[in-house]
Amino acid sequence: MATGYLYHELFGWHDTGTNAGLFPADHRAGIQPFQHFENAETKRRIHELVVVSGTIDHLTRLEPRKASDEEILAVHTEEHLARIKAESEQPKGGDSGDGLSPFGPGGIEIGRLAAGGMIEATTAVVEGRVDNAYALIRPPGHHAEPETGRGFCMFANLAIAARAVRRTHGVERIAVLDWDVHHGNGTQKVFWEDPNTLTISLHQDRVFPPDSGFVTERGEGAGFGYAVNVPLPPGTGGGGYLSAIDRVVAPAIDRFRPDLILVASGFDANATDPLSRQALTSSDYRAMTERLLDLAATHCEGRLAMSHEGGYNPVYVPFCGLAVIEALAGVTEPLTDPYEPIFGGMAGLELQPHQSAVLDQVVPFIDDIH
Ligand SMILES: O=C(CCC1CCCC1)NO
Ligand SMILES: [Zn+2]
Repeated sequence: MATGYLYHELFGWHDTGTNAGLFPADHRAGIQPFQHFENAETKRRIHELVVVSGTIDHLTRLEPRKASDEEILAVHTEEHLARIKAESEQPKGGDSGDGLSPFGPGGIEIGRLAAGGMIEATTAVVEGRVDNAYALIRPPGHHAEPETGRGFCMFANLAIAARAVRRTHGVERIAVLDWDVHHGNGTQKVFWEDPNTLTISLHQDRVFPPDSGFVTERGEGAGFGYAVNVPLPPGTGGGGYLSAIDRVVAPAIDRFRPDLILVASGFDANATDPLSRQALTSSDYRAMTERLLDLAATHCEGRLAMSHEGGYNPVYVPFCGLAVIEALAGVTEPLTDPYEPIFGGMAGLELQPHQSAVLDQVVPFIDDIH
């Protein structure tokens, strides 16, 4: 099993400033300086754990490159790209579009490297140079919509990569699973009318964006039925997520028969995340990855590429990220997660009736996938 792995130190230099989590410090409002929730730490620490654990020796190192204007414009509007270019020229940088997504001077170059990194990882998988791949990139992408960045995202990295390999390699049917705890609104919007791109989002109900991700959001026109949303209640643990995979994701992908599977891989559904209320542990992420590997083996010769998204606890997210990468690489003696007994031992992590009720709503929609 050859697993591609893509990371670059520059991803740690994407500068989200000294916001106190989300907002600039402002003593009048009692907001003390700190650091933005989306900072370099979790990504850098995932990478360091991949290296220190020795997992890096099981991986094929891939190098990012900057996405071109043409590749970005396959998803985004000219206006969005022009605005990012202009703000990137400002002495202190700018924001990707919603006032919550700052970047430093020249920041567009790192945004290009993130999008180009996912293109490179996905292309390596499509060309068979590796069986699967993990692109540990930053800034994230799944909230970025064609006309704007949003939710810490500058460019829609995964969507840009999907369109790129469709153009360069004629990849037709692409299934996207988004297991970041927040709704994959950007990816969904890009492919809203596209029956050749199945987007499935597993997310905490109404966590962000607060106005999207409902079960009723199913696509439009020819794309109707090819957007699937599973808004899981707060507190959902491995039982709920693995049931969602088994009852919704796997049957949907079985019907769709993809040529490639992409994952928007955020770890903010972990049990300790500051920005959400789910309860996953590293073993749950490993189990989800193993299920995706089985689906990729069944439908598309194992072709599976993952694009890093959110995840904000620098202590625990590295163990979740490592578990996914170990599973992709088929590591037979994975590192023991010392926190698993604590976070995996909590009550209520099995599938709960109110979680199963959400799945009951979504399961019938799978019949509309052809
Ligand atoms: O991890 C994220 C960022 C979510 C935040 C964006 C603003 C408030 C919540 N998206 O996947
Ligand atoms: Zn997220």
